[in-house]
Amino acid sequence: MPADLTQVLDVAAMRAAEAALIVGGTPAQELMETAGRALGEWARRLGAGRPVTVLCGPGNNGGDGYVAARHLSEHGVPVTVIAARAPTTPEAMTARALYAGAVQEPEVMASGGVLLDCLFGSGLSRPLPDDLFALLTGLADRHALRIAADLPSGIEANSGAVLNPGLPMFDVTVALGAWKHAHYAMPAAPLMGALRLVDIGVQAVPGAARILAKPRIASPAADAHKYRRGLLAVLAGAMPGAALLSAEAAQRAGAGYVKLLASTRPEGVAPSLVCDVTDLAALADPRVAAILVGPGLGRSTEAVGRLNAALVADRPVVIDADALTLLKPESPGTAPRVLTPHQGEMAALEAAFGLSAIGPRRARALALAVAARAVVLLKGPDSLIASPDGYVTIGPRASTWLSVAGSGDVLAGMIASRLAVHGDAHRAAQEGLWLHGEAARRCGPAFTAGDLAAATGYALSAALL
Ligand SMILES: NC(=O)C1=CN([C@@H]2O[C@H](COP(=O)(O)OP(=O)(O)OC[C@H]3O[C@@H](n4cnc5c(N)ncnc54)[C@H](OP(=O)(O)O)[C@@H]3O)[C@@H](O)[C@H]2O)[C@H](O)CC1
Ligand SMILES: [K+]
Repeated sequence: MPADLTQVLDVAAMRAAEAALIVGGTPAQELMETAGRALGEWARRLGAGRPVTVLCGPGNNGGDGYVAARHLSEHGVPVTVIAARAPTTPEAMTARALYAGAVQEPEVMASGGVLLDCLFGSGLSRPLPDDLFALLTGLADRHALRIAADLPSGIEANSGAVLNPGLPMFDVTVALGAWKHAHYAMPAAPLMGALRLVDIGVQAVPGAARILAKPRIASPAADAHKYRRGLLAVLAGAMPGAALLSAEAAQRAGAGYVKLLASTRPEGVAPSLVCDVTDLAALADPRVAAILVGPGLGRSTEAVGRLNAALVADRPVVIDADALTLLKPESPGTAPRVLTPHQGEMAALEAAFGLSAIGPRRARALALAVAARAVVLLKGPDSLIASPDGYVTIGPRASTWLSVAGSGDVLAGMIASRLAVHGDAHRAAQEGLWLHGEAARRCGPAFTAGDLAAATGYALSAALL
């Protein structure tokens, strides 16, 4: 069976998957050979022949390092191996024994081209002791290119916690066998540099989280018309500007018809955007395929009324921004729904639904998804999507320029547009999150939310079948 290279595993699942390979007939040593040689090849190519310093720890991460060092030596690359601690696992001991070159004691302070950090990987269980922290940072300061084996040492694999403040930034992290949550979770993610993954044959683990993949979006059918492509109703609120941003993005994300529901037409609305001043009465139109409520809604009693009107209409709905702070367990409606909280709105929802705010973000998002019978897109530099049936999708790192006012309004519009097209809340959240990242990538630096909304169509074009 081909390996699954989109899954994100916690340490226990990774170990179980490796054990399954071993039980299936692949010796642990062979796994280490496969991983270590691929690691060595990455170091050779990225280093372009420059000398490589391999820092080896006591576990199998270190074992990978000895294999990588042997691979580099075999290819004529100058290698210095530093054993920070003696190997303690059978595979690492064997790997060290097979490495014919000299192994330096940690007192040696090498410098030069490439540092390959094989100190610790997914087995790190506590902060680095001072001597190892000093060794790692000292070597990092002395090498032009820093490559982390599996994970930068000092990172907790499951949570992405940085166990030692002041860890070095890496240029490349070569994940071994499968992605770990730390590769995409804050605060570790920014330390990783470019991410690469080595296939050692790890099979799909049922229920594992997955990296968000580029969606496959179909163009409208030949007999399409605006209602068949999906009418989206965007509820304006106290501050219509946010809903206008959402509507602008939604008009370019696939929906056939986007209406702004407001009692009066806001100033400066583009002619292409219909504003239905019958307002909430328009929700009764059976042709409404999806609703977006929240951007600019406000938190007044009227806002609660508008939210409930949207929920009573019982259409697929995206609940965003202020509406998330008004949503209660007793709120009406059973239609498919997507919640798009940032961290603060998440805390408000957890309080409203009686959930704990403790634990990994993916566990919290899953708990809310079940409690609120909704797909939850928990936003942040490490956005993730949780579905009520237990699936977690990890958003790949996106442009840090998305930290701009209105970015969430645009995302909500993209998701709502996709929801209007097909009515699938989980798929709409995934498609919207991908479009948001792709639109930002296409905008380059320092874009406004208006630029981002305007780039939605170009992002969509990258996902078309
Ligand atoms: N078949 C396989 O398992 C493969 C594994 N791969 C590589 O292996 C690592 C995971 O290896 P593992 O040995 O589980 O973990 P580490 O190498 O990260 O190190 C664990 C050892 O380090 C000790 N430790 C943990 N924290 C500290 C600390 N703060 N200070 C000192 N020592 C520490 C730990 O001992 P303890 O019992 O004291 O916790 C272990 O001895 C994985 O990342 C991959 O690189 C292959 O890639 C694929 C096959
Ligand atoms: K490492």
